[in-house]
Amino acid sequence: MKTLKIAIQKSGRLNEKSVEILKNCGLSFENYKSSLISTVTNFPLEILFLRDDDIPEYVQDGIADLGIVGENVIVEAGAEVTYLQKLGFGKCTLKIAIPNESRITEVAQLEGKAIATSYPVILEKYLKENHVNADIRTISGSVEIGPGLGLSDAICDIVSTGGTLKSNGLKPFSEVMKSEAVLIGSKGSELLPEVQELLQRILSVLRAKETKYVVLNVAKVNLKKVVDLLPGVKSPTVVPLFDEDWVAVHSVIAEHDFWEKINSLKAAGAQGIVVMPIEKIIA
Ligand SMILES: Nc1ncnc2c1ncn2[C@@H]1O[C@H](COP(=O)(O)OP(=O)(O)OP(=O)(O)O)[C@@H](O)[C@H]1O
Ligand SMILES: O=P(O)(O)OC[C@H]1O[C@H](OP(=O)(O)OP(=O)(O)O)[C@H](O)[C@@H]1O
Ligand SMILES: [Mg+2]
Repeated sequence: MKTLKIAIQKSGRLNEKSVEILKNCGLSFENYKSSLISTVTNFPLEILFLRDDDIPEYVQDGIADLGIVGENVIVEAGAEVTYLQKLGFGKCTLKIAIPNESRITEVAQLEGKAIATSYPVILEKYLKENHVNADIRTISGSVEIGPGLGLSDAICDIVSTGGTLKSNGLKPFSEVMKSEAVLIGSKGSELLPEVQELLQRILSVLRAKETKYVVLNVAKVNLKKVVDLLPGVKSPTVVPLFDEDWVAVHSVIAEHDFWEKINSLKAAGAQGIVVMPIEKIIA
């Protein structure tokens, strides 16, 4: 078996969730401390702990077969890699923001203005698409202080809660790109059986995250109404109870409409509803 290499962020916003998803796939390894490389003891895999900016290129060049990194970093690097799976964390939006007092209302009004950013490639493409010529000032961090220091008229940076913009007297103005953490592979890596095995494990962890396991009791007279509300993986499991007029129903329900579903189940006669997290769903 080939020993794969996967590059993940050494420290920062994506580190913890990247480690978590790999551990949830059943992989045993020492987390990053002083060593920048860790060997998985129960799968042919080595984990490289890197600065996130370096990950796309490592994967493009095949030094790492796989990587977990934000889409924003991949697009900025212009790396030629294969997108294998969105991972549902590190969600943020790259936005242009302007000082609260600014009178700019349209993208065209950025013409001739100075915009500070750590994402010059993405910003340049966005401005070009909008037929705007602006002066892009590339800085590596703390971009939000640019306008306050007189460095720029606007900024282009990552926004999540909007708290950083607010505390720097800025307001969001236009959306440049949405991003989340993704699993990437070097070209052709998706054909390797080891990559397919790891991808299948990741998918089963992601599917489990989107669902909950539910057990409930219902009188037989109401069973049809309750079962019609429950998709299950195939169909719900129905188990007899000591009281012959009642049954227990086991099923999975989606996280996204969880409370609506629970309320409908109660209205249909479900009682004693117990909800449990699911670790993995194997397709
Ligand atoms: N506020 C946020 N909310 C959600 N996701 C974010 C946020 N800020 C950044 N991200 C995502 O997390 C990634 C890593 O962010 P982080 O701030 O840790 O990067 P960094 O400081 O460049 O790290 P490194 O030291 O590895 O270069 C970003 O590229 C982006 O995809
Ligand atoms: O909208 P918010 O929720 O406030 O998040 C946005 C901030 O988060 C990121 O920085 P981070 O806190 O990771 O610091 P860093 O850029 O110095 O690493 C980003 O660069 C913004 O400054
Ligand atoms: Mg970085």
